[in-house]
Amino acid sequence: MEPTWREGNRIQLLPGAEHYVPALLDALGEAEESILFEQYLVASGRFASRVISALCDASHRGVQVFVLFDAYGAKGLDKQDRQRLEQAGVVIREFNPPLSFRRGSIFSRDHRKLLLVDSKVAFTGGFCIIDEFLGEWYDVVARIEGPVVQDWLSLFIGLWQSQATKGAETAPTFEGARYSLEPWFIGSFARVIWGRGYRQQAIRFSLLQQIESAQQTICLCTPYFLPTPSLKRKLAAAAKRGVDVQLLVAGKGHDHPTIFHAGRRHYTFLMNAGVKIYEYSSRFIHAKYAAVDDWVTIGSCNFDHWSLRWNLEANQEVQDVEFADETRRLFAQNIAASEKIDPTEWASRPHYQKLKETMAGTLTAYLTRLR
Ligand SMILES: O=P(O)(O)OC[C@H](O)CO
Repeated sequence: MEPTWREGNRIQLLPGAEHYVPALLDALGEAEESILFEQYLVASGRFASRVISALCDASHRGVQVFVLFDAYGAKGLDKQDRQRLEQAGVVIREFNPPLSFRRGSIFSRDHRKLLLVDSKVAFTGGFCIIDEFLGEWYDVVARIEGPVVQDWLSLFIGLWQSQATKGAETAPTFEGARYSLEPWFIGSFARVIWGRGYRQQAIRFSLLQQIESAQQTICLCTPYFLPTPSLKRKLAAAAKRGVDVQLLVAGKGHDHPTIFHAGRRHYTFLMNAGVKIYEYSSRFIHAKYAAVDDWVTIGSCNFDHWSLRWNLEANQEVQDVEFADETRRLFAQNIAASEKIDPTEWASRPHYQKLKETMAGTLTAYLTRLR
């Protein structure tokens, strides 16, 4: 399967728990035939309980429910919750569980976040199923309808059937495209794009290509800013040729302070080239999206070394003037809740802060080179 652009999709941004959680629970509650749910980080708690109840209810009313968890990411899901799912008839598989380490690195994780309902609607973005995502952290999801949903379906089924996943032997009884690949709406041009460590770097290459050919604006939001050298160089080059380049990263409440400080090492280089940098300051931002002129990408990929080296990632790309404008409006709202890094003040930051950046940078550089 190759990433393929498809016409006639309807894509809607769902920013924050207040928009995403009701949409998620409504979709699960309205499912009639099938639910396919793929998730990296899941832990027992209030959010997981609500999702598990909705999955169990769906299964009880005859909906086929297939859940694919990353074995490491879902280790916080307790036995009772797993039993609840299994007893309700939910079929569970896990990606790269401990005893299959020989098949690949223990660092190889299924980082994708995907929900498919009745093969008609898909959701992807940064949301995971832990309580922080009920509002303490901020994230964004895309709700997708149209022929491109069939590619999400194929992506899920491909991984479900692969040897990298273990668990229940039952498989979805449908394969790939169930509905027309012709346009469903007068709507967006879109494609699903995915990555798997170094083996498949399509998400990164696509982003780099867009940055390289950008004419007017680049808005990039990522919580974990550990850019590859090529991403950093291309952002700087775009700013130098007059493109308005804005970078939004997590600031307040960062869940990985080492990554926060390591990411800050790149600010001087980027700001010298003219890149505007914002740190989200109202709470922790976990969203992963970018708008470059009329092109948008949103999904699981952090655009960082970690995603590039080890993870399975999947994003929705959209080529649409109106959707790109909507995404930029969201970006503008997000930077309104952020602190802009002032280049002059940044240059005179305290030495201990620079030391933290150097130490964190050295550690993350070591970790990102592990194989
Ligand atoms: O790997 P991500 O981007 O889904 O983020 C997960 C959380 O940061 C775990 O602390």
